[in-house]
This record gives sequence, structure tokens and C-alpha cells, in this order.
Amino acid sequence: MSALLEVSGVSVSFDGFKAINNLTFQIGAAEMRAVIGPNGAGKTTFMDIITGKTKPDEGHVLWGEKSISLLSMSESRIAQEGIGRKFQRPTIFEDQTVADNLMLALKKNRSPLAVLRFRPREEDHAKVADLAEQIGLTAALHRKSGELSHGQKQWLELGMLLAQDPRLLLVDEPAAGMTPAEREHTTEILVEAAKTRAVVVVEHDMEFVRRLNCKVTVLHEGSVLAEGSLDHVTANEKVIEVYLGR
Ligand SMILES: Nc1ncnc2c1ncn2[C@@H]1O[C@H](COP(=O)(O)OP(=O)(O)OP(=O)(O)O)[C@@H](O)[C@H]1O
Repeated sequence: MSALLEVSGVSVSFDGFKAINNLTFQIGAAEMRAVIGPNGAGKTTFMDIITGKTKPDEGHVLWGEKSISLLSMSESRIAQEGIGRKFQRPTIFEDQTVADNLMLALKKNRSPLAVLRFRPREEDHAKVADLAEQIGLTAALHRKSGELSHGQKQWLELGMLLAQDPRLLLVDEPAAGMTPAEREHTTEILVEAAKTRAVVVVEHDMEFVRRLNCKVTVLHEGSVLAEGSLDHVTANEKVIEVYLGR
């Protein structure tokens, strides 16, 4: 399987402190990956590098079939390439309905004039209905988004990201603050999404990671400490020492 994203030998320092240290990482075009690691391991910085927010001091970040470098691209250019990121805090339009939020997020020509002239067509309504189904919000389509529960808001934001049809979706702690039932539904959305795209989930909750049932990358001090199935990495002595705290 050829990689969709290939990170190699990447390092970045902040005031002399190496937050990412010779990091190597690959993900395929339709793959789910969990990234775990103790606080300060470099998980956020790793995602910042992929999305162009932070530029590394050295290394390569190659993207797609043509292995183009993401390093010289702006954040918005990288987003256009098909890399979507979900932060912990949802950024939905609370005064708008679920349907409106999804409609606004559809992949469209985003020039100001095009946005003003945008009149949804039948296919756009169908896409919105499809997305609502994927995130389990069909019954809430016409509710104001501000009235949704915490979990529902997170799903709506996932739906808005999926509306852009990213090839790689980066998700930061999707299960934080959710009830067990909400976590289960979140797992389903992500597992489904990873059938047709790459999904990287940064998560502290081991039960959640177990249910994702995917390869796990353990970061420590800015490098990959271990990689493999959850059982494989949690049996690793170094991982037990630094992460599981024994
Ligand atoms: N802009 C910055 N300036 C200085 N130091 C930074 C900066 N960004 C991150 N760091 C440091 O780099 C290290 C890695 O941070 P990062 O936030 O990537 O870790 P993390 O694995 O996401 O941690 P957490 O699980 O707590 O979110 C930390 O020691 C952090 O203090």
C-alpha cells in the first residue's frame, strides 16, 4: 500500500527545546490510525506540522500520489489539498440549523461572489441529508445547532468536515466530555469515515482507542516510541514505562 501522507525525519524546536525529534510516520489512503502519548509528547505539534501551522526545522512531509511536499504550502492551501482538522472545541454556527451548517460546509467554490450567489440545488440537499445520516442527526436537521447536546455538536462538526470530503481527517480527542453512548456513536462515525479516507485520531482514552480497532502510534518526546496494534504497543516495556507509568 502506498502512503497518502509520508512524514520523514521531521524535527522542530521551540527555543532550543526539541518538541518533535526525527519523527517518521506514514498513513494509507483509507486507514484509521490512533496517536497516543503522554502530555507534551508532541501530538499537537505533529498535527500542526501536517496542517502547515508549524513549519519544521528539518525533514519531509509528502502528500498524495505525486508525493508533493506540504512544507512550502500555506495552511489554506493544505486544507484545499484535502486535509481537514477537527479541534476539541466545535466551531459551528450556533444560530443556524444543523441543515444550514452542513449546507454552508459543502465543498464549493468559496469566492465571496460565489458564496453570495449560492442557491442550493437538489443534489446539495441530498448531500446534506446524506451527511446528517452519517452523523446520526437526521431527526435534528431543522433544530438550531446551539440547542444540541455537547456530543451532537461534535458530530455536527465532524459532518461539516466530511462535507468538505477530505482525504485526510485529523481529529483531536473526539471523545472528551462525552457519555459512553456518545463515545460509541463517535466511534461509528470515525470508523465509517475511515473506509474511504485516512483518519488520524489523537486520544487519551484507551477504551476509545480499543474500539477504533486500528494501528496505534505511540509518541514520546517527539518521536515514535512504538507502533502496531493496541495490544502490541501496550505490551511494549518502553511504552509501559513512559506512558502507563509503571
Ligand atoms: N509554541 C511553542 N513554544 C514553546 N514550546 C512549545 C510550543 N508548542 C509546543 N511546545 C512544547 O512542545 C512539547 C510538545 O507539545 P505538544 O502540545 O505538541 O504535546 P502534546 O502531546 O499535544 O501534549 P498534550 O497531550 O498535553 O496536548 C511540549 O513540551 C510543549 O510545551
